[in-house]
Amino acid sequence: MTATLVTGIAELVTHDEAYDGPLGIVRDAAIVATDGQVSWVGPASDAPDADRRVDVEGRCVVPGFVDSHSHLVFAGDRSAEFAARMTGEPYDGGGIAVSVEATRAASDDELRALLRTRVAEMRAQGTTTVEIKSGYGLDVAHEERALRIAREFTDETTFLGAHVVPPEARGDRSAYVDLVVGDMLEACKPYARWVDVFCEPHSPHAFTEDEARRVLTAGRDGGLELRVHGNQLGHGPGVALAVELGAASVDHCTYLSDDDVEALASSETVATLLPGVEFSTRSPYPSGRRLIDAGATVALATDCNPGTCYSSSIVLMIALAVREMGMTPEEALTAVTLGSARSLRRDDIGHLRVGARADLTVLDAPSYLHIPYRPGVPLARALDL
Ligand SMILES: N=CN[C@@H](CCC(=O)O)C(=O)O
Ligand SMILES: [Zn+2]
Repeated sequence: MTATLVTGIAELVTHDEAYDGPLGIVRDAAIVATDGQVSWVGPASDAPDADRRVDVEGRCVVPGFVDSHSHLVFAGDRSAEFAARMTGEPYDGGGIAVSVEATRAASDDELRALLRTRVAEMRAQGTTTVEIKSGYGLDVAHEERALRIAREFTDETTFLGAHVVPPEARGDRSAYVDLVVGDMLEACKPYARWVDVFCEPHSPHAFTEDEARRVLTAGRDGGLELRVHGNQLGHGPGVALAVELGAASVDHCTYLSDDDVEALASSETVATLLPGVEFSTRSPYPSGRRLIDAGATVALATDCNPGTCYSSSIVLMIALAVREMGMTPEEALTAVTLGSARSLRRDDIGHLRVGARADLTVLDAPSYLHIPYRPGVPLARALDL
């Protein structure tokens, strides 16, 4: 057993109700990590002895960020599509085919190297858990490969064969859905924890409510847990379907009716907001305030992907949620820690109570308030213990 004592913490965010305010803050704090788990938390003056010491010299420490929505397994470049959107082109999911072509053409080692770089980029910005989806393979072999490689980096892998109908299958959508719920699911499920679907009647490339229901129920029957891309491009059935089927999370939630908000508030389904997508597609931001006031659980994630948001920065998402979505700094920080952990049905991450995984993120600042206060400044990094 090796115990590491972290000292010099000006402000420690624990999410432990025994401590101060909505974030459970301990000031002038210390924390002990023993074999990867938090074994002691409290004021530095009471800290026990340990084998090793790390002094963070007056910085703030928060739970490692949980990025519960990303599409990191891709090759190719769509920066021109982004530039076109900034001058008025709408997003409809059609560009996904460009990433599919480049991803299929990449070797395993190329994809692995790209993924390694992206996961490291996240960690260097404070993210200690990441969910990674497939969805740029869209045939049996390439979806299976994407998940197999993603599994080398995280247990939170999501089968997204139902991202869009690939170009070669456009003549026969129902044959493609048959493939997704048949051979593709069979090949992918050994490497996936979750199944997801882009349920979006406003995109000709994505899936209808009935198609999405088929994909989700087949995934569930195959032992996977459910997540949904819903209500991104307009009002639609995604949120209601996610709640009806007991999905852990419905992500985007850009356009919500009162019924959607009420359904989320009276369910266990987390509303995962992805403000980087609104930023990078010039779309209206949904109101986090409305969801929180109604009683829904809100998570925030990057959705890091080559189309709608090529940012790996959770701190940017916090700043956008505070500036554009009516959330307080406390709510936004909670949404990238406890909220996103809940969307992954995990209780060992997203907080720093005794027994949690010792995932610590340190800020080059005395307080968590500096995250939205200093946008664009690289304040956060995961602490290597
Ligand atoms: N909207 C669906 N899928 C991704 C975007 C994928 C892409 O455009 O490459 C998203 O979550 O925004
Ligand atoms: Zn997504």
